[in-house]
Formats: sequence, C-alpha cells, structure tokens
Amino acid sequence: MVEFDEETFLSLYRDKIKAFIRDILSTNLIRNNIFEFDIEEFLRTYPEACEINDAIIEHPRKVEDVLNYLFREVYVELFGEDKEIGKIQIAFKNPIGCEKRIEDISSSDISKLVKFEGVIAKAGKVCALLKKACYVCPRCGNIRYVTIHNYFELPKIRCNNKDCDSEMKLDLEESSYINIQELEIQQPIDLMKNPDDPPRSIKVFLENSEGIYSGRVDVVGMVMKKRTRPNLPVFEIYVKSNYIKLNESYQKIEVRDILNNPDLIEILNELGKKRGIIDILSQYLIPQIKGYEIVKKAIFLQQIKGCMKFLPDGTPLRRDSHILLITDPGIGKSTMLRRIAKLFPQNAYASVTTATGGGLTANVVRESTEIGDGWVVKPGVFVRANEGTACIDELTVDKNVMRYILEAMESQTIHVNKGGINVKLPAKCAVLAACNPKRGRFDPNMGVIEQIDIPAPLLSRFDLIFPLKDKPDRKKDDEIAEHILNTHIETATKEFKILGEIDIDGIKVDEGILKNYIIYARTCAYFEENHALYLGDVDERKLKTPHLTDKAKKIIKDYYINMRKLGEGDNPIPITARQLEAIIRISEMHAKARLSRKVEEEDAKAAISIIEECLKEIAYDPETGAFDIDKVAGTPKSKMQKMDIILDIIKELSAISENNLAGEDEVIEKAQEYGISELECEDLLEKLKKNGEIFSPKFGYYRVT
Ligand SMILES: Nc1ncnc2c1ncn2[C@@H]1O[C@H](COP(=O)(O)OP(=O)(O)OP(=O)(O)O)[C@@H](O)[C@H]1O
Repeated sequence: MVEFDEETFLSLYRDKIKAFIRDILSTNLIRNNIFEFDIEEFLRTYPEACEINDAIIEHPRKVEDVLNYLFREVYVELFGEDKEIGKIQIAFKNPIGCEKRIEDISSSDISKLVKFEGVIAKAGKVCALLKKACYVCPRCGNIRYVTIHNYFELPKIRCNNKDCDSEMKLDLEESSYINIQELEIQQPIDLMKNPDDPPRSIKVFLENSEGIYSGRVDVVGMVMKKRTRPNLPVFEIYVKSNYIKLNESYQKIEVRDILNNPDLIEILNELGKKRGIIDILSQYLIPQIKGYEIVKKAIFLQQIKGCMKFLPDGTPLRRDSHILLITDPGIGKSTMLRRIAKLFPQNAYASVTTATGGGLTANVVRESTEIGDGWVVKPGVFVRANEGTACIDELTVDKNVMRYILEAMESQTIHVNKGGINVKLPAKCAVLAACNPKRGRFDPNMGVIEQIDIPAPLLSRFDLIFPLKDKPDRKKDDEIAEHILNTHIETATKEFKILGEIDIDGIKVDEGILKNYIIYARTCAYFEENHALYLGDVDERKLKTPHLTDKAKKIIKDYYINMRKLGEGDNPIPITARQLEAIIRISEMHAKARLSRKVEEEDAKAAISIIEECLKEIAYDPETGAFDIDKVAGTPKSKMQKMDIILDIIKELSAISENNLAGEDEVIEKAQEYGISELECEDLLEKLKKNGEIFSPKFGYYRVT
C-alpha cells in the first residue's frame, strides 16, 4: 500500500478539490449533514487527477480528514463561520475499482474503502452517535473537538496547550451527534459464486441514516475491525458507511443493458412479431414440467405484469395478478414455484411449512446488536420480492400465517410497529401460491371450493385459481412419462433438447433471451418513446403503455354484462367487478407479452378464456349447474338460500318456544323437509355462527342475532 503523504496530496489536489467543492456548494444544498464527494464526477472534471481515486480507496480516513479541512475552508469563504459546520461529513460516492462481493471482503480490506451490493437482512433503530467529541482540559480549560472514527473505543485525549499535558475530560453536552443505524446486509443469491452456498452477510454502521429498513442497496464504506474479546488479538470485520443508496430496480438496470444492445433489441422485436409467441415462451418458461399449458401461460403473463397506472393523485393501481394453484400431490407445483423464484433476483420462494407469518412479511425481533436496544426489523419474503414475485408453497399448512399473507396482498405494504420501530415496508409483488386440497387430494364427489382450506377473504384476492387434478389419462400419462424420462436422460448426457434453447423460426432462444424478453415487455421498453426515460431518470408516471382499444373494451364489457345477466332473478351472481379488473389486467399483460402498443381484441379474448378456465373449475355450482362467483367469495347462491331457510326455521321455532330458543334437533328435523341433510344443516349452523347471524346462549340451542 502506497503511504499517504498529506503535503504531497495537498500540493497536487488542493486547488482542484476546493474548486470542485465550491462548484457543488454554490449550486446544491447539503442534505442530512452529508457532503457527497462524487469521485466519478471529480475525475470527469479533472481527468488528470486519477490517482486521487486510489488514494481515497487506500486511505479513506486520511483523505476524508483532508477533505473535511478543505470543505471547511471553502464553506467559510462562501458562507462565513457556522457552528453547524462541525456536523457535516464527507461521503465518498462512486469510487472506481473497489467493487466487491460481500463474501470477498476480508482482513486485507481493513481501513480501505469498499463498494458492494446487498439486501438488507436486518435493520436496527436509528440511534445517536457521538461524532465530534468535545474534550475540556480540567486544568487550563482548553477545549478540543475530536472526530470519533472508532465507535468501540473513545480516544484518550491530552491537552495540547504548551505548558499543560493533562488528560482532557469528555463533555457530552458540548459534543455533537449524528444519526447511526446498524444494518446487516446479505449477499444476494444472484451474486453468489455458488448460489447453493449459505449467503454471506456483513454488519454495516450507517452514519447520518434517515432510517432504511428493507431493499437492495449499494453501499460505500470503510472496512473496520472490532476486537471480539478484550485480551484476544482476534477482530470482527464490519463496514462504517455514510453512503448507502437503494439499488435502482432491476428492471431499470436491465432495460439499460437491453437498450445499449441494438442486436438484442432486434431479436426481441422479431420475437414479438412471431405468431403464438406467448404460447411458445409460456411453455419454454417452465420446460421441466409437461402440460398445464393454460397455467403456464397465466404464470408467464404474471411475470410480464400489467401496465403501471396511476390515479390523478398519484396512487398506483395494482398491476400484479395473483395466482393460486391447488393441486393433487406430485403434480409439479413446487417445481413450478421454484423455477419462477429463480427466474429473477427480485423473485423469492418460501414454503409455509417452514416459514412463519413474520418470515413471509416482516419481523421485529430482539437480537444481539452492537448499538441500540437490540430491536431489529427483518424483512420477509414479500418485502424481498418487492417489484417481483413471491412464490408461496404449501399455503394452507398454517392458518395463522394466512392472516399475514392477506394483509400483504391487500395493501402491498407491510406495516411493522414494535420495539419502538414503526415503519411501512414496500411489498408490491405478484403472488404465485400453491397448496393441496383440504384432504390432501381432490374428492371428485365434492365441489372444488369446498375442498379449498383457505378463508374466503384471502381466496378472493387471487385473480386466477387453478385446481390441478391428477386424473389418470393414458395419453397424458404417456406424454408426462416420456417427458420426465427424456429430461433425466438430458441431465445425464448433458445433451439438452427439452431443457436447452429453442428455435423460433431461426431465432435461437435461451434462458437469457427469455428473461430479457420478459423485462423488455414488462417495462414497455419496446415503446421507443420510453428509451430516453430508461436511459435517464425513470419516472414511471411518464412511461407509455398499451391501452384498451374500443373493440377490446367492447368485448370485455359485453362478456361482463352477459355474465352478470346470469345473476338476474334468483340465479347465482356469476362475476363481480373484481373479475372484470382481473380481465383488464390480463388483457394488458397479453398485449405487452406480444410487444403490442395497444390492447386489442385478441388480448381481450385471451384474457377472458383464461378467466373462464378458472371460473368453470371453481365457481361452477353442481347444484344449480351455473357459475356462481359467490362460491369463490365463500357462499354460493344456493348455499345462501339454504342459510336463509335455516334462519327462518330458527326464527319460527324460537317464537313458539318457552325459552325463546330453537333446539338443534328440531332445526335439523325441520330442515330435512326442505331437502337439507343433517350433515349440511350442521355445516350451515356453523357458518351462520361464524358469520354472527345466530348465537348459541345454551349448548344445543340457537337464537337469531
Ligand atoms: N407434468 C409433469 N411434467 C414433468 N415432471 C413432473 C410433472 N408432474 C410432476 N413432475 C415431477 O414430479 C416430481 C414432483 O413434483 P413436485 O415436488 O413439484 O410436486 P408437488 O406438486 O409439489 O407435490 P406435493 O404437492 O406433494 O408437494 C418433480 O420432480 C416433478 O418434476
């Protein structure tokens, strides 16, 4: 390491640095007591001063002290003396050549500047850190201000008056403090050399923090060491930082990569023109699973996401479609979910068998921390999947967990308020959930909805619900067996056909092209008008996106009106506005998936056919032989009628009884006159009790509320 000589440094860079600081101070306000020294910007202004970057990386603290001193000179020249100036800190931004993976940060980096990317795995409370310590000499009254760099040991300061050498005392009242927050940053799986290794993490002390609790971040900081035990020469590594930036969303970064690659754009645009491109790419999305074409298509469209739309007041409309797979065992649901979770860094997988409610949403727990009172926020899967897809397997194994999932899906934010930490974390993600039926396998003699062990409020959150039954079918079984055997042969011989790249009219499509196509479509980057936005500062509100044509709007409206007609009179209500919005969202996804500038008839028809595929499986009421969307909301029309009959029976019996109560046996006996079996009557009584429509003041007796 080249030694740092302050004299030489000042002689080389003093004037350039002061001029650079003066320019910035003359045009920018200082936010949050941080002056960001943008190294890239400085080198663009003074390209001949390139060694300064190495000096900063090798000796960040010494250069920071010199810059602090020069900053103060310029500040006083421009604005005069200011007692607040002592609190202002220098933050290094955009250093060049010190990017590292978390797993590569080691003792050789101690006291050096590093830049790394990671996901916030834990975030403590924002506390106050003694930054500029005021020391007073008890003998001669001399005062000294000392910047504290090492949090774990306060320096012993002696008086520097010529005839006094007393040890000075710390005056906490006159010292100045800054915010500090303890974070644990975890290496993202997509940046791991070996994704199967346990992810590495590092402790970061963020100075001047405004409070950051989740997200993927870029960190620039100095590697420090902290003795693990007083008399042991062993040190723990951590990073002291005052520059942390929420990573730009992956879409923006990837779009830039695409837009800077004209050949790739040409391939993607060509693909968008191919007939049946959506069906082809949907099948290629999950190559290891044979069949379930419409499910894979819905999952592919879910990855494309709907159009970003905002109300006049700036409120974003939900553009994600939530999908639920309810399958017999061994269908391949876990394989599908894991495949989607691995597709993009912002997609995440969790199984309710191992996750807790907090693990899925966010937890505030007490942990051993270096600073603060130990309360830390641990973002869960929904927060980590922000802007992506949360793949939740075995959804129904824990009823308590479903309550957490409902909140996340309704508000797309996770609110945590515990241990003095009160924050809202973003969880704008699509949900791809999967579970088995109530009894583990579908019973062909019961309706689908009765076999779904999910509370109605959560069930109705899903735009698309696919019950996948494992019915023996010679042709299908033959195809699946052939497919599984071939994929196993391919993985053994490494000659990939099914799992390898595909050829679409001469265009070779591999996983990379597929991912780029999805991002290209999802972000509407195929609109030339959006290129400038993505190459500059992206403002989603200004993005051009496809919109419904009149013909598409008419098709959707006619479908909705006709389906609602089925609900006239005493018929069950077949569809609600929520399904209408789902059709709009899926139509937009379909248009984007073929790189269309408009949502046209074919998109509307495709969306309706997907919705119909679901409705016919889950909202079909065998008793009435019609669609009944209330089945999804929990009570089909025919069941609603039966509940009304039971209520009337209880009212009649209560009116003529001495104790004004209806006995269960009489209710069951009377109900049989209306064709309601004993078992069903007991089920209906339970439902009515749960709805609070009846209550039981005495065991075996009921009264209408
Ligand atoms: N249609 C299919 N095509 C190819 N492989 C399949 C298909 N269905 C199941 N498999 C294979 O069967 C195995 C079981 O799949 P998986 O574990 O995803 O089933 P599952 O639906 O999650 O089962 P469970 O509900 O019991 O968890 C996997 O190796 C999967 O690749």
